[in-house]
Amino acid sequence: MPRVLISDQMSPKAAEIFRARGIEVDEITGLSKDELIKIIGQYDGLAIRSSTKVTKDVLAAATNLKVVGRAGIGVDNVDIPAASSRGVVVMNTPFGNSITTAEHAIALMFALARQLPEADASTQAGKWEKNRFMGVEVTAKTLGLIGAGNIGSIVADRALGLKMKVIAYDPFLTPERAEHMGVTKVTLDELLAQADFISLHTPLTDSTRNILSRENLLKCKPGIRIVNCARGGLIDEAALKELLDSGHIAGAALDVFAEEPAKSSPLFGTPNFVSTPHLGASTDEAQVNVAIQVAEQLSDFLLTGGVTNALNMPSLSAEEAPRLKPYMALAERLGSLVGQLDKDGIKSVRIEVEGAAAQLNIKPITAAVLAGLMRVHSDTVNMVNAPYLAREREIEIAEVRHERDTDYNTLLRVTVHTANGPRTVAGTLFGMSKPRLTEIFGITVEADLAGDMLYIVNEDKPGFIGRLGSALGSAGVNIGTFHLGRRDAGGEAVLLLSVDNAIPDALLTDIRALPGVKVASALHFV
Ligand SMILES: NC(=O)c1ccc[n+]([C@@H]2O[C@H](COP(=O)([O-])OP(=O)(O)OC[C@H]3O[C@@H](n4cnc5c(N)ncnc54)[C@H](O)[C@@H]3O)[C@@H](O)[C@H]2O)c1
Ligand SMILES: O=C(O)CC[C@@H](O)C(=O)O
Repeated sequence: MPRVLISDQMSPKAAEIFRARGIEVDEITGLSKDELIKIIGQYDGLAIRSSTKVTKDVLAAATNLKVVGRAGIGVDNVDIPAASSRGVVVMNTPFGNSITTAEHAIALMFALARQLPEADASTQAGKWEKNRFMGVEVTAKTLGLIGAGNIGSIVADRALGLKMKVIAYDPFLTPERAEHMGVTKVTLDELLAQADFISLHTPLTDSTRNILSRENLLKCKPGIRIVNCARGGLIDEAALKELLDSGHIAGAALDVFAEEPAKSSPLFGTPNFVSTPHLGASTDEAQVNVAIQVAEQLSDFLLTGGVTNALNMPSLSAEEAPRLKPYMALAERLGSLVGQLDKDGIKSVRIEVEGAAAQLNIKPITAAVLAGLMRVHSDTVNMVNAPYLAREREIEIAEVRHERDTDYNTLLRVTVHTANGPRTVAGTLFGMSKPRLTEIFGITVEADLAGDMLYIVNEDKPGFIGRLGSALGSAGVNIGTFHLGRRDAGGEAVLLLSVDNAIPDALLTDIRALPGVKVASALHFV
């Protein structure tokens, strides 16, 4: 009989479901890291919320662990690469607490607009300070959403009901989806300049960390009010404190902090600052939802092998896996190539397979393209959740098998329609196992897609390669491989270089300034 440990406070429904399905379950909360390490080896499954940290060390001691289930959305307390490399599936429950968290954001917005916590404390202290607390209406004000996924779109819906104007900054949001949601898609700078209230709803990733930096906070309208129910680390807390003190920011409400539990913070006690201890998901309804979902998902997996909402596992049968693996590597790299070069407002993705590839199950190939394409926005995207995320974002997917003969034994072509038009890349497998690019944006270029690379579009004029080589050489960047393609002589040329180390930002700026350079981007493939 499989054994599951529930190591965070969870609705009793979870344990009930495990027992009803014949799974032995222990509920032990408040364990220290060492205590968890001591006992984790006994369990096949681990059900957690945000307190348990599933680190590399914990996973190393988890010799029997097959699955970790997060009763919630964010999995930043789980080392997913470490779990993947140990073959531990990580699942979350992506929707169970979305409404609850959106409602918390709206509640905090009102708390700021009407200074409710301070007014409450003053009234209960017997002060009756009727003239001290002057609020603002939210009606007709502009709410700026940073992140318009599940939770952001529910916040938008509620805010529209409150007669607010809603604008959103989210690179994944297509104009069509924005229109459907009744919000206006804007750039981050436009959002900062226009919003009266800002609410954050992105995961914490490299692209969102410190998104409300000091510089960006200063770009906000004076009198801005800010709500964060997403993750600590999205806002510069020190700058927030200074700008609240100076009055540039009229109010801020944080449910989440860079360091949690936040037992002390320079922000505590600041006028117009409101905080809650990561309560975004804390309602009876949400906790029952996520407990039921996590217990069902873990039970299914442990008893039948069924996989739902996994963040690190492709859904593949044992027979198909070895045959599809190199295709999925190629597909992911082609998706990643387009995603890294143009991620703005993806509308549709067309995946075409020719030759040997046309005989395969195309679904995992599509999932791998989407995972590569969208992983630039969130490191929790993988082949399992990428197709779902694409559907959510109303990205149209087309899969086409061509029976025609091709120049290659097998060919995969990916066309992504973004705000900037269609972008096509294609690739093949060398020796039926090694992914290789064959075409980029209409230009034939053969190249491996691996490690750190540099992509350049330039005018095809003599002397350019020498200037580029000197720029790289003087910055100490060694070229590994060099691939060149062009539309026609003297026209537009494309260069793809593999380099031995990542291209520093300053070098990229210098390369962009070289005569004839139209585009220069640093790429990275895992
Ligand atoms: N406070 C809480 O208790 C609580 C509860 C639930 C979820 N959360 C957090 O809320 C966050 C959002 O959850 P969700 O379910 O809406 O996730 P989601 O994946 O549905 O939406 C996230 C959105 O952020 C967008 N995004 C990614 N990078 C971006 C960037 N650089 N700039 C702007 N937008 C970007 C994505 O395109 C996506 O639309 C998660 O981090 C989650 O952990 C907190
Ligand atoms: O479990 C919680 O209380 C918080 C959950 C929340 O942070 C999430 O990401 O789902």
